[in-house]
Amino acid sequence: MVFVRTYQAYPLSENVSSSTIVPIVSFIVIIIYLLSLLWSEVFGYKVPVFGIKSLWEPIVVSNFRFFRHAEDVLVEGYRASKGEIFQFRRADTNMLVLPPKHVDDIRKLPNDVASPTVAHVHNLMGSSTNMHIILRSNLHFRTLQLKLTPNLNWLTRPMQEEVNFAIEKDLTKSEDEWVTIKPYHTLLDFVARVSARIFLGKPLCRNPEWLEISTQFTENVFVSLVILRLLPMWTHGIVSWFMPSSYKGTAYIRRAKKLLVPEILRRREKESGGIGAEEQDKNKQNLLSWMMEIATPEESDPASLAHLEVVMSLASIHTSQMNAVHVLYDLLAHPEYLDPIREEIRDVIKETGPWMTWSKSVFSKLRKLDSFMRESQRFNPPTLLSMHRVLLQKAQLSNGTILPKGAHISMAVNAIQNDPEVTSDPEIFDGFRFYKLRQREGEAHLHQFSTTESNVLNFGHGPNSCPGRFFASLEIKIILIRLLMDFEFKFKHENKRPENLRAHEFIFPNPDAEILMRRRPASERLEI
Ligand code: HEM
Repeated sequence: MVFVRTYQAYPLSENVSSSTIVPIVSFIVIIIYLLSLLWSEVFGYKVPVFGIKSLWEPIVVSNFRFFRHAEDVLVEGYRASKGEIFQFRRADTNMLVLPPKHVDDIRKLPNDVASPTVAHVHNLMGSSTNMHIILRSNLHFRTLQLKLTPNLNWLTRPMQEEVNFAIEKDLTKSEDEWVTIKPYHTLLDFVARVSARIFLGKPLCRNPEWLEISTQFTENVFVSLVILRLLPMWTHGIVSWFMPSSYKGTAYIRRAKKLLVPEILRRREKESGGIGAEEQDKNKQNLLSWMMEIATPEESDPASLAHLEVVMSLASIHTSQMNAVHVLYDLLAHPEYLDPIREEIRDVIKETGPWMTWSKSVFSKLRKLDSFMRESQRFNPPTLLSMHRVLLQKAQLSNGTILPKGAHISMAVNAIQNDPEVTSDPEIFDGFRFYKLRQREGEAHLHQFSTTESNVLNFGHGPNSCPGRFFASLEIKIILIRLLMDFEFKFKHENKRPENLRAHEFIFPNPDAEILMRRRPASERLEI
């Protein structure tokens, strides 16, 4: 509106017609653009650029190439650079990709020198997607490390109960008739329910509004970031205004606050009223109560705690759900693994007792399932890049290389883990690859789904690696074991694994893919 009025109030002079303005403006834009390319050529990183056809190619073109063909760009860069740093162009940054020899250098850098959080916020287009809250405090990270992971041993039971509930509610009871499901959606519902039980406790975990917020916020953030990443940074503020995903995301945060703030105040009041003993009952403990317990006074604002709960859902639900969907698809694509995995589950029941009595340590006996999950993740990583850091100060690597302040660095996880020097015959899907490695002398505790290694970076590596990975491993196993023991599955179309979808560095299972399922006979099912 303002532009229209200004235009009308100051009409163009008669000498400068609109037909002369257009070429002048175009000329200025081209000159500015060429100067910016020249600037980045002279002052930019002196390492090879991949994913471009020429140095003068508009960034919008190379950015779009990365959006479509990220894997090709990264694999080409990784192979051609032979252990040295390379870069590629995204609309938001020229990203430096470091070789695995620098993993130790990066993991040792303190967060005030190389920040993972600033990098995550940047990657998730934080200021347009409500993710910037994690810059204010690391309460979410501490709560997972100090509270959730140490309590996993007894959290198995509530997680199993929630899976039982979801199965009874949502899945077929027929042993004869095959019914169609979309695993992406079914497993999203399961993971959201199990996570909600641990994040909020009962009865709030079954609140349909929370289940919607905790899944749909993430979907909207991803839609926003996939679109925004295609556009120059300076347009993001304006474009966000017109993107339904952007204001839907903000609305979900508002709804979460409306739902959770009264709950937080109610819990506080109970505590101050001396009913703390009830809260001491560990069955009443959950992520929200733990966050409230360890938050500093500055971190205790109820609205911020509610916002962090949503952020935690973003970090946890789709990551675990996509992993579970990939494992299910890979099991159907390689059905020869199903019997040994089911047999392993039955053996553990014989050895340690019924399913509903399993504590976390019992799950570590499922080495074949664990190995299969890790191999499935190797073939279907959630992202091709990991160990993102933004340099808040310049830093020196062990070979003397200086990384300048402001650089955004990362590692090409998938290119690394599929390098034949890291994984033998990487193109072969060997579901028991890691099971076999663990049988080697001294390696029994290595190569697990949740173990990070200097060349297996799907959860990062070092002090900033994913603090939720032990929970994720347990959650995925609890859901899959019930599904595999109680149901049969088969692909619906051409007995073929549905193709994954790709956008930028992200890989997703196809949300619309369908499979068929029916219940196994009672004698084969788990005893509940
Ligand atoms: C298969 C599932 C998952 C995958 C593949 C995954 C992967 C990752 C990766 C790659 C990072 C970044 C590590 C780095 O910076 O070096 C990360 C960070 C993180 N993850 Fe996970 N994750 C998963 C599940 C979870 C779950 C279940 C939770 C919560 C219960 C969680 C919470 C977090 C948090 C809070 C961070 C740190 C964010 C920050 O720096 O503020 N993740 N995860």
